[in-house]
Amino acid sequence: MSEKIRPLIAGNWKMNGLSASLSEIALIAEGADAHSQRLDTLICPSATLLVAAGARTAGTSLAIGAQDCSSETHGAYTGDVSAAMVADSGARAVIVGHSERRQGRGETSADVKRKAERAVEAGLQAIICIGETEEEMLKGATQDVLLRQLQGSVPARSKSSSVVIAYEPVWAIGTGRTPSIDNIAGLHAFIRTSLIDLLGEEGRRMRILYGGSVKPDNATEIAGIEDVNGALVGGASLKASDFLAIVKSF
Ligand SMILES: O=C(CO)COP(=O)(O)O
Repeated sequence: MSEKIRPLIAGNWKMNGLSASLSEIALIAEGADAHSQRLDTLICPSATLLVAAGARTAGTSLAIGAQDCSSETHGAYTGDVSAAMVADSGARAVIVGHSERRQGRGETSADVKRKAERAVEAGLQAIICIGETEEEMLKGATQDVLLRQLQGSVPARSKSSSVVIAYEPVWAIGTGRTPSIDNIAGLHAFIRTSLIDLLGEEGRRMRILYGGSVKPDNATEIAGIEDVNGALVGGASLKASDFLAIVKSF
């Protein structure tokens, strides 16, 4: 029997939101406080909003995170943001290896592992995303893909306190389509077993989030699945009322 793992509900704002959206973050912080005994909440806005979002949520239980960081520590990498800079902004976490970066920006699992290592060195929680494309799913290659991504992207000796896995089927992101509850359950169980093989006891305690079209109307069912330890929410995290409805479901 697995022990109870404290859920994390994280919002990925992607390339959305200007300073006017900080009021939405303030609303999320206000609402999230009522659930802070039971779970952790995190919003990841654009890098330009990290400092202001941190200031707006100071003293609340809502943490702020970034959506990416460099695989290098510092230097001549124009336009990149290092993990130390993310931490210096007041953020506490960073998403790495999102499929929009693996697919859209050509990031490999080796890149993602280096980013996760930099993040943890900087004192951030690394949220490492994995997930199969529709083509891979239809070929029946989902487990192979997930195992390869886990083996390639998760740093050796990762700790459950500083690394979180987010399983996001690429075909479920922003599409309104989700795998069946049985499929999510089976794949999270597979990820759990794989993490235990890779990391031992830490793998047993590591949070595994589900992401991909999580909405207020499917969150309760998803939250009830064993080995689903929270959610990584895209579109529905932009509106405080939707995000908070998802938070309530866990
Ligand atoms: O990519 C996602 C979160 O990282 C999921 O996005 P949606 O919730 O919009 O499908």
